[in-house]
Amino acid sequence: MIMRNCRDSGADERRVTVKPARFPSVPSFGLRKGMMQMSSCSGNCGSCASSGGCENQMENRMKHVKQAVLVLSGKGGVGKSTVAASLAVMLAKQGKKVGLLDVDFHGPSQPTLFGLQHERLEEGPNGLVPAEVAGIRLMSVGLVLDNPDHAVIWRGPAKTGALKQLLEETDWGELDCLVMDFPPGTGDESLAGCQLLPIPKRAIVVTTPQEVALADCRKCVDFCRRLEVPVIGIVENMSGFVCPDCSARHELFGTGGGARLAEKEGVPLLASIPLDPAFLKSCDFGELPAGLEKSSAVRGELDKVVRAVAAE
Ligand SMILES: Nc1ncnc2c1ncn2[C@@H]1O[C@H](COP(=O)(O)OP(=O)(O)OP(=O)(O)O)[C@@H](O)[C@H]1O
Repeated sequence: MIMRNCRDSGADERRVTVKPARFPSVPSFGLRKGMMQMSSCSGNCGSCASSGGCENQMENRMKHVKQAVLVLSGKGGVGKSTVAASLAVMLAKQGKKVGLLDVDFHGPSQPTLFGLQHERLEEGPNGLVPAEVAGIRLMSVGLVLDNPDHAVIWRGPAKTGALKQLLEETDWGELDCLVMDFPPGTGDESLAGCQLLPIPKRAIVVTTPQEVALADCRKCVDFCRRLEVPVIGIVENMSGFVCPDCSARHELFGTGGGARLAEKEGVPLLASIPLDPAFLKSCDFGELPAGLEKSSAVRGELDKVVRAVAAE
């Protein structure tokens, strides 16, 4: 087997294209930790000269966040971002203070779901100011990159560093719940999320009914178990499609997969969300909150997820 020299890969994290002014310490991932321990921390990161390099910064930010809900999946394209965004919006509708952090660095979808893909976030006196949309506070790497169309070419340590920065440097304020939308699989981002967060965290695993998705989601549940992150339950998405013309139900991706996975893993099946083309269209147009309003079938199932999350 020929080992490639990683310098030849062309994928060097020094090519990170985030704006330095907005995302100041991206190129120095992990270097500052431990070097600038504050002896007289006021807890006000915004006015602190060491902002971005302080041992206490994660704790200071996160002490105002009651809990995190990690939305995971073993497979891409199963609707994880859609479920995470919907969950955040619906929790906010119930009066909760909700943050939504898009941890999918290579394919951040959250700005698109809310029609914010052309927005750029500013830095305020107390850190990066998240976008306020549909009652939630949204942060995504897609909102701080110089050019959202450029590929993000980061290795694991860069991703861990970026996640740490987004958690530490975003002015989340007080939150009842931080919903985190992870990329598919159990790689660097999911691992870093589980290990970095100093607050109670639980996970939701999103799957579609077919075996190829279930097999990967099984690994996701195993991942949570090993990292001692309680799994609230499984969400089966794209679970059947009701034809808008003839009202016949079609099981496009098979049936009962989510229930089988839940039973096998001993966790609840929280919801079976149907595939709704009108909802998809709303999401594509950046109108997820309006799409949720219109699709009672999708909303009804997501409501079960909201109840499960709200139940401590
Ligand atoms: N219940 C649903 N009904 C209709 N369309 C849906 C539904 N759930 C998700 N979609 C659509 O499916 C596509 C994929 O969804 P989404 O981006 O949320 O998946 P994902 O798991 O986050 O993907 P990835 O992790 O690969 O980025 C999107 O176009 C989304 O609008």
